[in-house]
Amino acid sequence: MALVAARGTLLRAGVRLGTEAAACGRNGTRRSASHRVLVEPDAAAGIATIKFKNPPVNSLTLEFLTELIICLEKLENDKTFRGVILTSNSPGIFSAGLDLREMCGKNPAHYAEYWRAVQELWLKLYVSNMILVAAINGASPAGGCLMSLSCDYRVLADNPRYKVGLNETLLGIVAPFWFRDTLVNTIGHRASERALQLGLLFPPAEALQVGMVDQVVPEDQVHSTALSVITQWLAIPDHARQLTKSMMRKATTDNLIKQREADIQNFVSFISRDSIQKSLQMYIEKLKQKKS
Ligand SMILES: CC/C=C\C/C=C\C/C=C\C=C\CC(=O)SCCNC(=O)CCNC(=O)[C@H](O)C(C)(C)COP(=O)(O)OP(=O)(O)OC[C@H]1O[C@@H](n2cnc3c(N)ncnc32)[C@H](O)[C@@H]1OP(=O)(O)O
Repeated sequence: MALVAARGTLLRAGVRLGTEAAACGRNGTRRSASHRVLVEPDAAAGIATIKFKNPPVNSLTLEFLTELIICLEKLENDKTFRGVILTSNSPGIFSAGLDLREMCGKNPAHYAEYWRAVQELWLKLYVSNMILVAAINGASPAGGCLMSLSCDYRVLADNPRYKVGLNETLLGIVAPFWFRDTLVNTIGHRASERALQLGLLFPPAEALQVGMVDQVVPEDQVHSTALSVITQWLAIPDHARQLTKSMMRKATTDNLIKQREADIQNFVSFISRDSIQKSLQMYIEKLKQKKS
């Protein structure tokens, strides 16, 4: 059902599925038919590396989200792959989070379609049967941070510019309950309360201290560390690990699933408010001015 909806979006976006689907092939060679999601499969190891390639900042546009969802679904259904590393093809930026332009100046139907895709990506990541490790090789605010929080393990490159956190309040918006739940499940209630209200973006040492990431390593060791973590996790029998993961996380995803339509309606009415649109426009303007 979700895959069908995602494919509908891709087709509307003019993407040819025949070639896109090949992006998640099993061969040891790199396949990159997808525009925005590169997949480097290592079938012998049972691991695939997904690299985000949506310049300039890997923001989660509807097309990028859709390609990621389809890619994850294909890997999930291919029993060759038991582990996935998520990383950026452009070191310096892991992901700038939700694409601000998808949430600005569009119509309610667009906002609803967009939010459904955001929900879908989170659901795919959070209760994936695969072992997911985020190799965070760049800045990762808001939705970018949510993607890494949805993995099983996070390795962050030791660079003071690579901040991670849910900074929604700084944009005048509110992280939805399932962003909050994902954070609370990772760093606990009190730390989340402070981080969410203040929209904190943590540099590596602080991110490690508060538990937003599991390891901070030199930049050139992020991928190799992620690989060695995934290798350790692969030693655990899949069925036991998967059931345990489900036991820990399913209540959180069920909570969204049972109120998914209401959550979409909340988002659409919240984001359509004039005051919120103004805040987002001002934030986009501030990003532009930062450059000049
Ligand atoms: C009651 C509640 C009910 C329901 C819930 C309601 C609402 C919840 C709604 C939404 C939740 C949203 C979560 C999000 O993810 S919001 C997005 C937050 N993201 C950010 O704040 C990141 C902003 N970007 C940056 O901080 C920086 O760009 C950077 C650190 C990622 C990279 O810095 P650089 O200096 O390398 O690059 P820039 O020059 O700043 O940017 C280049 C280029 O990219 C544009 N851009 C940056 N971020 C975004 C983005 N997120 N979306 C779209 N575009 C982005 C930036 O404007 C520049 O564009 P131009 O070249 O000027 O055109």
